[in-house]
Amino acid sequence: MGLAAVDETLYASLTNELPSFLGSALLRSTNLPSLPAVALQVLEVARSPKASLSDYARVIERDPGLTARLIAAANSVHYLRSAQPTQTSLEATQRLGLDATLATVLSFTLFPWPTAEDAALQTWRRAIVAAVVASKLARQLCPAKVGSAFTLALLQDIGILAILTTYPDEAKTLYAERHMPHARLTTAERHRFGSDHTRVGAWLAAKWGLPSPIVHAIYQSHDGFLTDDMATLCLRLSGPIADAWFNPEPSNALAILLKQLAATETLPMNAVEALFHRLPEQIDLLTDILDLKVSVPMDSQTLLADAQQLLYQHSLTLTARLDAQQQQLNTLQLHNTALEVRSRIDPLTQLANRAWLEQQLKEQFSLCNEQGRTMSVVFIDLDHFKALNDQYGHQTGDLILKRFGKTLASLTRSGDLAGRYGGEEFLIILPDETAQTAKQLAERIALYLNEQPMLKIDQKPLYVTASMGIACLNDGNFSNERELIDAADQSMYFIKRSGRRGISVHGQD
Ligand SMILES: Nc1nc2c(ncn2[C@@H]2O[C@H](COP(=O)(O)OP(=O)(O)OP(=O)(O)O)[C@@H](O)[C@H]2O)c(=O)[nH]1
Repeated sequence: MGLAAVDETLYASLTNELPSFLGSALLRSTNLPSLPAVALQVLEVARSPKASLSDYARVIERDPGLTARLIAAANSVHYLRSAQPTQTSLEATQRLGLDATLATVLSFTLFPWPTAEDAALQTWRRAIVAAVVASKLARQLCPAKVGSAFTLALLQDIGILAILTTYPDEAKTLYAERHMPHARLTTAERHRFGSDHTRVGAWLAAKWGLPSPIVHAIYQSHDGFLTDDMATLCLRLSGPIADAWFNPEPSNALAILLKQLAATETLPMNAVEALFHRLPEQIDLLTDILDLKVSVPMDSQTLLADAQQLLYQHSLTLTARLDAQQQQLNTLQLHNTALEVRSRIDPLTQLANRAWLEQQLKEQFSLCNEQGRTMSVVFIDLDHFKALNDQYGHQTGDLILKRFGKTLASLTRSGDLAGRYGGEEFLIILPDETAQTAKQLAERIALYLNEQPMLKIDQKPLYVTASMGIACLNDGNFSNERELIDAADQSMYFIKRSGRRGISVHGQD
């Protein structure tokens, strides 16, 4: 739970309230143990391949330790993002998703000391009845807060579980007196440990990063009934009502409680009375849950081992799934790279296409300008191409363009970029080259075209010629890359007008 988005100020002030010996002893028992019976149910759900998030939520919300754990995980910095903090098990499972829920609940711990289990069972039964009572009351008094009223009541006594885990023997004696009123319990705890379970519970909740309303509610869970906040009232009523229910004579105890409550003027007695009348049937519905107390036909070691095994299997499946996803991602990335490359290439000549040429030219132009470097461009237009097409057919024309593309690729260096600008026009971008070195390249191209036929038709060599124009950044006052290309284009036209087949350099025409 170290990842929880802890409210440091709240945590620090609650830590200050605990005697230091208690604080450091509690720090050693990090997880609240679950009852073996609940653990067994968790395992059952985890084994079922069809288990849904609400199946998990239903089991988890029967256990204060697991509920606190899950809400803390869902509110950890990893999952919280900008969302509201979760307040109930169902919200927490929905935020975490199936995998993280499973991993969280399967790492439950159990009471290492069986002697403490009785007292824990008692606390747990009170917590669950209080939770049901709080949610029933909330349904009438503040229907929007039914879920959080349930969780608050369930968690109100987590301090007892923490004390039991930390001081099993002493706590067992302290909590052995079954029907000691809860108010007296806090006095006895303060006497023995210098603090009580409301302080310890609130401190734990703050330490785990549970939302601060939950921390405050636990802290004040045993305060009086004078409050305007209906959810708080539901929580504070839930404990005494649960206590009355567990009294050997519930009807009497409830009647006495009702009488006491009637004296408190602010209480909505209608709602409380209505609940009292229906309480027996409500609690009857809980029998299946409360039956969890029947002894588990397994020892704790086996349960833990089972959970570890399931957790291990789960992480294996998870790893396999992650591997598969990674593979898909790699394929997708390769596919994207291939698509990206393809989007820059002219399919006929396999040189850069016009869009890529223009983008690169723009980048190089501003880079060279910024860094005080030079660059040149060579604009090439094949001569009499229409006539070639007309005489030998379009397909032959294509083949010539393809061969010429290969020629350019073989004559340029790796830092240069040769591309097809359109039709039978080509452009070469030459970073760091002056007009003079650009001209040397143009001359090499011209020489190649002179010497090498592009094709042989009926054994007869077919030569092509080109008109080329060169412009260099150093040789003009070019304010953008377009002006540089235009200058090279104009030089090329100068050659066309002068009879074709030749090279012209801007500024030297
Ligand atoms: N085979 C083929 N021909 C193309 C392609 N793209 C453009 N052309 C042809 O290239 C010819 C260009 O004609 P013009 O612009 O008149 O130029 P030219 O005939 O080369 O004459 P000059 O440039 O003045 O020497 C047109 O007939 C276009 O159809 C192509 O991808 N394949």
